[in-house]
Order: sequence, then C-alpha cells, then structure tokens
Amino acid sequence: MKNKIAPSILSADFGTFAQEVQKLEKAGADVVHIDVMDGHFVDNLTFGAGVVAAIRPVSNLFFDVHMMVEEPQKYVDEFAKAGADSMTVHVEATPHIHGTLQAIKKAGMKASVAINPGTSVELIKPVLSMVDMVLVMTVNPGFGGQAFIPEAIEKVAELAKLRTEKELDFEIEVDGGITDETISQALDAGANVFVAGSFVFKGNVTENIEKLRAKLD
Ligand SMILES: O=C(CO)[C@H](O)[C@H](O)COP(=O)(O)O
Ligand SMILES: [Fe+2]
Repeated sequence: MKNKIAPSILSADFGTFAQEVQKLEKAGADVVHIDVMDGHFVDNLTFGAGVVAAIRPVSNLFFDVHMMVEEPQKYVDEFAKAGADSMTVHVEATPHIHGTLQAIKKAGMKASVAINPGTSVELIKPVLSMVDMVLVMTVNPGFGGQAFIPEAIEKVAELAKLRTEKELDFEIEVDGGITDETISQALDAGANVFVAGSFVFKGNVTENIEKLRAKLD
C-alpha cells in the first residue's frame, strides 16, 4: 500500500487556511487531514463543513475529514457537498457505526472508522469489511501537540494481521504525536497513512514533510 503523509490543518494558521493548504500541496503532502471537533465528543471546538467548502477550490489534494463529534451521521451529506473525499467517524461517538459508515459511502465518500487509545480493535471487527481505512489514534483526541502513546501501535499490528487473515484491503492511518522519530514505529507495525500536525507546521513545512518522507523510504 502507498505510504501517505497527511498534514493536519489543526496546527495551521486558522486565518489563512487557503494559503496553508496550497503550501501543503507544493510541499508534497499526499492528503489534507481536517480535524472537526464539536466541544462534546472532545473538549475543543474547531470548524465545520464551511471550511472544507472554502478550501476545496484551491486544492486537488485528497481531503480526509476526521470527525471528533457526537452523532456524526447528522453531518455526512453536508461534508460530502462541501467536497470532502473521505470521512472518518469514531466508533465511540455513535451506537450506529454501521449505518453511519453506510451513509458516508452512499454520499460518495470513502468511509473510515477511528478508535481512541483506550478502545480495542475488537469493537470494530464487525465493520472492517466495509471500511476504506481504519484510524488508530496515537493520542487522546482533542488537541494537537500531544505526546505519542506507544501502546496504541500494538493495535496497528493487530489490524494489519486481521487484514491479511480476512483478505481485506483497508488502509491504516495513525494520528497524534507523529514526528520523524515516532513515524518509524507506526510504519513497522503496518500503518501507511501518517497524520502530522504540529511536526509539519512548526518551522519549514517543506523541510518537515521531507524529514517524514525520508523515514518512509
Ligand atoms: O486528531 C487530532 C487531535 O485530536 C489531530 O489530527 C492530531 O492531534 C494531529 O496533531 P499532532 O500531530 O500535533 O499530534
Ligand atoms: Fe485527526
């Protein structure tokens, strides 16, 4: 599977999202990771589909929307219309994970399920055959700039093993505390999509993306 670098605009300048996304495209990012938070599922608020619609015309990059919201099914059509390519929903956020993933696919987006550091792979086994990606959180969701939780990586290996055994083809994304030091642990365990917010946006974006890319080659 292709290794992809997915900078999170959570650490970008909120006043100039369009320019920040263009900067990422020039710097060689593969995906734009868009963190949506509602102040209920996590103790932070970010933005909604309006921001996706605003940056869609300036970029051809793949938009990966990470929903850290309760009742994510309410927002599926709105984000699809705004131009999201993929929507990730947390299994902890809804009792209707299967139906929500179905709705995401029906709306024409790739569907992905996320698990928090305290959630086991067991909980998402029933939906693995229907997802395009699994997001393994390597920090507790809500804020950028937190320290990587190494124990979460065991779940990446578990998912990679299950994928082979069941002949499935979902991607595995890691999110939180990814740097040029922690990325190798995630890669070795079987992840192929690497979200990085603070590491990419602190200093020179192009150089930081190159530092991550160097660890993937
Ligand atoms: O989902 C997230 C937080 O809930 C962010 O995507 C993640 O934290 C990225 O930021 P950093 O690389 O700074 O940890
Ligand atoms: Fe995220």
